[in-house]
Amino acid sequence: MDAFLKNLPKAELHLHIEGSLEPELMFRLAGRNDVALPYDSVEQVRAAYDFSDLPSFLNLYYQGMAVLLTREDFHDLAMDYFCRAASEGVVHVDLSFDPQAHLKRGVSLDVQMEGLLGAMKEAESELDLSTALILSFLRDEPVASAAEVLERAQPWLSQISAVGLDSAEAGYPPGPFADVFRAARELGIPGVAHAGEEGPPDYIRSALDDLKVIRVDHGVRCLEDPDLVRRLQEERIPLTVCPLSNVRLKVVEQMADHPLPRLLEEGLTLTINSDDPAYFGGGVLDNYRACQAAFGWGEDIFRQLARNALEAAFMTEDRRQTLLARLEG
Ligand SMILES: Nc1ncnc2[nH]cnc12
Ligand SMILES: [Zn+2]
Repeated sequence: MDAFLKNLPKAELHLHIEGSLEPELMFRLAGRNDVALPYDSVEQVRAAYDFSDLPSFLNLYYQGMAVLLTREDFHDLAMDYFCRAASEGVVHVDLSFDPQAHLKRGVSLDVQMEGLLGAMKEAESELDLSTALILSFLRDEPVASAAEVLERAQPWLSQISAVGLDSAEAGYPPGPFADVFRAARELGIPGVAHAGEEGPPDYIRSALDDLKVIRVDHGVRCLEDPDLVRRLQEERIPLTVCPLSNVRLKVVEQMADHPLPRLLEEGLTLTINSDDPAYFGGGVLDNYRACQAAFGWGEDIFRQLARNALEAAFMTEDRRQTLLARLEG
C-alpha cells in the first residue's frame, strides 16, 4: 500500500510556500542574510511547533518568514519544497503565497515573484512537476491592502492562476473581499478561499456567494450545515482538506476523529493536501499515509482523491490528460 500511495500521481492544491520553510533552511537563510533567530538550534525550532489553534501557529509562521529577503531566498524556498514533493510522487502543485506579509517587511513584489516564478520554471523543466501560482490575500488585513496588491500584481497577471484568502479566520468573514475578488475575476483570475477551517459554515456560504470561489480551502466545518453540504455536493465544489494540519491546529483532537470519512460519505469532491508541511509534520504523501492508517481506506478511494485533485488543479488540459492517463494506467 505504501508503494501504491507513493507512486500515485498526486496533485497538491493547498500549499502555502512559506509554510514549507523547514528549520534547516530557516537557519541557512538566517545565516546568509544575517537575520537573528529566537532559537539556538533546529531542534529548538521544531520543539516550538506545539500549537493550540490557528492564531498560535500564524504567529510562528509570520515570524519564520523573516529570513526571506532576496529573489534567491524565494527561489531556494520553493525549490527545496519542489524537490521534496517530487520525491514523494507529487506531479503538480498549486502553490499559494502571501505577498502582503512580505511587502509589510519591505520585500518588493518583484523580488517575491521573480524568485518564485524562477523556481517554478526550473521545477517544470528539471523535475517533471507542473506548478501554478495562487496570490493570497490576508483576511485580517484591510480590504484596501488586498486591492492594492492586486493592482501591483498587474505585470504578472498572466502567471497568476487564482487569488486566495487566508490567515486568521475567526472574526474575518469573506464578504468584505467581494469587490477585490470581482476585480480579479474581471481580469480573468478565479478565486479560492480558506473557509470553514476555524470559521463557521456561513463563511463557506459567503465564499461561494460573495467571492464566487471555485474551490474551498479546508471547508471541513460544512458538516454542521446539511443544506450547505447538499449544495457543495450538487455543485461539485472541490474541498482542499488538510488532515495533519487539522490535527496540529486542534480543529480535531486526533486523526481518528477527522471528519474525512463523513465528508466522503456525503459524496463531496475531496482532495488531500499538506497546507504548511514544515510546521504540521509532513507533505502530501504523509497526509495520504495518515488517512490510510486512521481510516484503512483501499486503493480505490485514494485513486479517487488523487483524480479529484488532478481534475480541480490549475493546469493545462494537455497536462491534465497526461496525468489522468498515468493515474488510470
Ligand atoms: N492553515 C492556514 N489557515 C489560514 N491561513 C494560513 N496561512 C498559512 N496556513 C494557513
Ligand atoms: Zn491553508
